[in-house]
Amino acid sequence: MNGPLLKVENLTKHYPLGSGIFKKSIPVIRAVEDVSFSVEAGETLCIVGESGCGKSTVARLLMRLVAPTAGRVLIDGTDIAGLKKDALHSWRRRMQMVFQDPYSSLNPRLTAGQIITEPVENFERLSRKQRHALAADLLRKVGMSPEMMHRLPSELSGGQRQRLGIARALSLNPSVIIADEAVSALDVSVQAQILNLLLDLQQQMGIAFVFISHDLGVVEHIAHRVAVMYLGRIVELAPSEALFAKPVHPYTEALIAAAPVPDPMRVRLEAPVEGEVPSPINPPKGCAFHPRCPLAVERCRIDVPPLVPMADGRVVACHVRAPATDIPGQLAEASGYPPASLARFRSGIGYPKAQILRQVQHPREAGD
Ligand SMILES: Nc1ncnc2c1ncn2[C@@H]1O[C@H](COP(=O)(O)OP(=O)(O)OP(=O)(O)O)[C@@H](O)[C@H]1O
Repeated sequence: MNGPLLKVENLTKHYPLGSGIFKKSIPVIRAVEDVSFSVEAGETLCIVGESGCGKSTVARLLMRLVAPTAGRVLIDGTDIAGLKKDALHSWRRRMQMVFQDPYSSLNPRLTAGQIITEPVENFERLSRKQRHALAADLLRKVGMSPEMMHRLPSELSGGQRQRLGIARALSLNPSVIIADEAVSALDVSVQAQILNLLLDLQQQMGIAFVFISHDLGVVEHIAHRVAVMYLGRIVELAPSEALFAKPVHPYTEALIAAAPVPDPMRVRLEAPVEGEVPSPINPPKGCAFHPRCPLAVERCRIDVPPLVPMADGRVVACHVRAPATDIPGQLAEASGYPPASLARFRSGIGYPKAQILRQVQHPREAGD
């Protein structure tokens, strides 16, 4: 296999507000705007950001539960956004979803065994014996006793129900699991058990996770890389350690500063920024964060900042902290550029390549 397992290119979702003959004049909610990233097998990419920034819409677009306005979602190089119904059905088994609220996402009338074998039975007929063996195996995989297969969801605890949701997602041997706030509804101790289960499964099966969460404590625990979203766009995408040690985008800095600090030895960052997230119907011109940004300069009010690669392998969209005009300089000084991040840059991992190449080739046109 060449290239990343999951690649998302320039994904965009606009929800029209109402309908009409003159479609161009209908206002739209810009839920997701030009989002690009990629995920390798066995990697966990976390998507974080305040409520309404577009995290769940990205998850729904990845699963093709909603159609994109623009952009592509590729698994092993195949664009699932362009597939017709039948082809999409079989590609879907490569990607499964675990939801926030296991109770409402599980059919209350089916037993645990029926719930977790149902996805497989959508693809192939199973004998009673096969169904029983599959259910027992999946329950063991998620740390539950096979005897639980006869129970209804109402007879299970919250943690057991979430394990069931994970077993169901695992039943089709997916390459990617999208977990949307998968542990947010659970008690802290149960959260830790479920997160450890996910990490174990990832190690055993090489599953890639796209993990959506507003809880930075959880994210720091499990992420290999983190994408920070603000008003539909990725503003920073960085290896987890680098992001938490030294956030570059002022919004990332504010998010981390606002998060509870579990480690008393860790110094709190400056006070988080004030104000509300602006409306996605009429987002601010230029950088959408500029009205709340303590560093904003004139350019931030005019141009949307492009995602610019930094020397430590992250990309940042900020005119002040990551000026786009630095790119040609950075590339010219390739010897000073860490080989790993240069390779990532060349392979386009995490970067909207076309946009960056445009910047490199025509810095005046694209950047200034
Ligand atoms: N089906 C829809 N129709 C219209 N607007 C929508 C729809 N789904 C989401 N939106 C809007 O798109 C924006 C992004 O929503 P989304 O649920 O993706 O954000 P989120 O970051 O997941 O928020 P939360 O953490 O609160 O779930 C919001 O302004 C939301 O109101």
